[in-house]
Amino acid sequence: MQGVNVKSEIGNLKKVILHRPGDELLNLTPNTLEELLFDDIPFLPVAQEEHDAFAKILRDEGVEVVYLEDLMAEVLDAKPELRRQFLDQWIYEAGIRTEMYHDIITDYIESNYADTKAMVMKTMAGINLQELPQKDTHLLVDMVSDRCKLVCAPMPNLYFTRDPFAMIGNGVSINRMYSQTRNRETIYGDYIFKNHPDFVGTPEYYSRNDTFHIEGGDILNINEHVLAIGISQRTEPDAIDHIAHNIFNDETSPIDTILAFNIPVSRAFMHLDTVFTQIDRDKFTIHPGIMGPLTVFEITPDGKGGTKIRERNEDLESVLSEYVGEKVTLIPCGGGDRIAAEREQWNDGSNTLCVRPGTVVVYQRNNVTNDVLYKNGINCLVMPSAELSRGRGGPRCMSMPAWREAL
Ligand SMILES: NC(=O)NCCC[C@H](N)C(=O)O
Repeated sequence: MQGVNVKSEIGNLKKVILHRPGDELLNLTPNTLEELLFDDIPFLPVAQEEHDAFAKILRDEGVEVVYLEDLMAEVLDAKPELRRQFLDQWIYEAGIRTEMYHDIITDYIESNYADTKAMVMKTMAGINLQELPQKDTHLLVDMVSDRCKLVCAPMPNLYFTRDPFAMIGNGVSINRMYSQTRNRETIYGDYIFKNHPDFVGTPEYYSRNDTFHIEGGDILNINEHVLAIGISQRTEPDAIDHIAHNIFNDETSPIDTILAFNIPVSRAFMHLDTVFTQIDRDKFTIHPGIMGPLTVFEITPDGKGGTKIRERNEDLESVLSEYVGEKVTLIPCGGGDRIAAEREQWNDGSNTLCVRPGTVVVYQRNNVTNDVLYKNGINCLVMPSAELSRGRGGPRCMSMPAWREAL
């Protein structure tokens, strides 16, 4: 499969990009949790077991699972001239601005991580000062600094592959992220989409150097013609204006409508996919907190290279029914019980990954919501979730579909 093809949220899933959590999770500490967007520290061996179970569920359903770290290593192995360029960029974006530290870190990586995949994994994990050889620099900073501190921060959110880049039809958005900690994640996607033979040539609708922030969790492919994007904590309206312009001006794209959903700014609602995901042709699972009137802006081309915007103030069900083309049912997370809804929403009860219409991957811990899904005829593929859920993302957040069959 060359390129990408994602024109719905529910078409038969054929290929997905994941990242198996690695040593970056070992570099989470209580003092850095908030900055690194975690609420607790997952136990790595169990998080990896859970993630392997997720990958197995997908493979058993006939999905090709590819890993971000393998794609990146394949790029660098095929084009060794990019290795140094990548390392320089990674070091610079980690905030290292002095030649001396740049050279120390480069030497350390080059002498200890000859294997490309190990090197890629190390860039994800981060570097502690005490790993580096202590030079006789006679610099005051080296005399007084705490030897146990991260000189290159880890990227613990990488296992949420949904966010740093997002497929839109046959194109991709390489995102500018909301937080400093997640911005370096997009380096990998940028190299892969510019260089990997399976992805090169994919139209790029947004670039990591664009000004405003937008994240993949806010981008939902409703159908071939309609895209939904959340205006959220993570995605600014200006980014949506910009991406709309680029999509409408790509004559190969059939998308003619973008729906911008204005959702409340909060951590529990950080992305559109934390408040609703599509699970069948006519069914969505949603957080009851956003039921009721919601402001939705319908953006369409104006025929002169610009866009026109129409404001809708209807409930979510009416808006989705209109664009999905049939009457939709919204299944509330927690089955209508407010406490269960809030608890399970916090652990991504409405963040499911649809493998084909009516079949979704869900977290085991959201048993109240999962029972409601079963009662509505949904086939739930249940994955273990005690540790992975500590990062505040569910099966949709942990996966980036690259290919879905047409409905
Ligand atoms: N699409 C998503 O909702 N992704 C989950 C991202 C969780 C991560 N800890 C974050 O705060 O960015």
